[in-house]
Formats: sequence, C-alpha cells, structure tokens
Amino acid sequence: MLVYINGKFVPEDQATVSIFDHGFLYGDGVFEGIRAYNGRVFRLMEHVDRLFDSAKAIDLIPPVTKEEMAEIIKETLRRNNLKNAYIRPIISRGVGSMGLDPHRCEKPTVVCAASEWGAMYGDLYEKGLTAVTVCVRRNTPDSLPPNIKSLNYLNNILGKIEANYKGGDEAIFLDRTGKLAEGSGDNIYLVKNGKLYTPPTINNLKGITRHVLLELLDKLGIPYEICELGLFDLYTADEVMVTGTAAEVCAITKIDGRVIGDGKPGAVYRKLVPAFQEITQNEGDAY
Ligand SMILES: Cc1ncc(COP(=O)(O)O)c(CNc2cccc(C(=O)O)c2)c1O
Repeated sequence: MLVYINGKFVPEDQATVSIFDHGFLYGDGVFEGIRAYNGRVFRLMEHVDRLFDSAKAIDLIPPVTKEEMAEIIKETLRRNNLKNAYIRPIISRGVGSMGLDPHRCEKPTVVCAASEWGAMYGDLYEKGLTAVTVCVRRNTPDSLPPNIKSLNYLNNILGKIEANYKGGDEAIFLDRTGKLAEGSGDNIYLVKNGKLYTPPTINNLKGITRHVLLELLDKLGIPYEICELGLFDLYTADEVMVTGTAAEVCAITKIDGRVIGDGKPGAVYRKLVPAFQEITQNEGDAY
C-alpha cells in the first residue's frame, strides 16, 4: 500500500513519522474516517470540512487547502487502485521539541492512508449487536469536545475496553449528566412507536452518517426528533441502532441484558438499510 506523507507517496513499510511529532507524543492532531464505494468517495467534502473544523477547534492551521486535501485523498485511492476502501487522513501538529506548547512545532504533518474495508460488523447486521452501557463517561464539551475528531481516542478506547470485558460488541456512552451520548465510534438512535429519536450533538460527534440518516428519514417520511434521552428510553425502545462511516447502519438488539423490542432488527432499521446502501452505492466523488 502507498501512503501519503507530507507531499510524497511512500510504501507502507517506509510510512513513518518522527517520534517527536506531537501527534505521536501528545495525540495533538485530528483525523477523519472516510469510505469509498464503487470508485466514489462518499461525502468527501463533508469529511474534509469536518477535518478542517476539528483542526480549527485545536488552533491547528492545516498546511494544505481543503481542495488539496480532497485531491490527496483521491490520489491515495488512485495510487492504491482501491474502489471500496476506508480512508484515514490525519493532520497532526508536526515535529517539535518535547513540551506541550504547539509553538514548538514548525509545520503540521499531513498523512493519508487507505485500505480495503468491507462490513465492519460482518453477520451482526442481520442479528443485531449486543451493547453495554459503560461507566466511562463521554468527554464533556468543556474539556475535550466530543465534536473534535482528534487523535485523542482514549475516551472511546476505554469504553471499548470496558465493553470487551462486559461481553458487548459495542459500548454505549452516557455523558456526565447521565444523558445518552453515543457509541465508541458511532452515533446512536432509538425508535419508539414508529418515531426515531437521537441526542443533540453537544455530547457526541457530529456524524456524517447521522446527517445522511436524517436525510433518509425525511425522504422515507419517517418522523424523528432530536432530543435528550436516557437509559430508560434506551431499554424501553422498540429499536436501537448506530451509524458511522465504519459501522454504516447497524441494529442493536440487546443492551445491558435487556432485549430491545422483539430481539430482532426492527422495521425502521429494515427500511433504512436499503436506502443507505442505495445512496452509498450511487453517490460520491469519482476519482
Ligand atoms: C466517536 C464517534 N462518533 C460517531 C462517529 C460516526 O461519525 P461518521 O458518521 O462521520 O463516521 C465516529 C466515527 N467513527 C469512527 C472513527 C474512527 C474509527 C472508527 C473505528 O471504528 O475504527 C470509527 C466516531 O469516532
């Protein structure tokens, strides 16, 4: 695989960054997770916009324009002859002497890697995921805003570790006030009496797949509401599902031992999945 690093494409076994890169030393940087389907990058500019918003939020000025970043992503796919792929663009603070101050770094590092990626949860799309709520709380908006897709994913990973030990396929985060936030790497939704509910994005990532799902709900005439939700809403839901670029759209059929609805992926989910597949298979920037 060829990897883009600071203006050059190098073979993956030579794809290295300095240990003095503050992305490595302190997690000081931002990234995106993007998919290409059938030779088209899905919602490319939405992802690039969010990458640059994340950079802005940490006062990091990317050394490339948005258009240049989009072209790097497409060129990475072309060089690796990938038609269906997961793409990982990263912009870190760059190399600098040890010490937190970003002023120590002269120039941000830009990386882009891509690889074949199929269905993240395999046959669980049919059966539904088993999820557990975790004690780890999602980052608060006044500490490390969950809207920043930063290289600081330890909050998410701690949740994942807890879910692994508890036997969950996915972790469900609450925030500091006990309100529903999201999964470890995906946004979360519940359905009750034919209406879908999802939390506002103050305590979760502004998911691009979430945005696509809300568009599809409008198109399919399925009512939805963005509102604060809690454990009770989760446990008593008729359906629960998660979305993400990696996860796509996946039902959750058991949470903390409670069977959700009848224990099978529900009617709203079964309407959304084909609609999501249709849009991902036919929309996007060709490269
Ligand atoms: C915390 C979080 N919340 C929601 C999403 C979904 O956002 P999008 O619909 O824009 O993709 C994400 C993104 N999902 C994500 C990011 C990085 C890695 C992995 C992984 O599972 O390996 C998953 C995420 O990391």
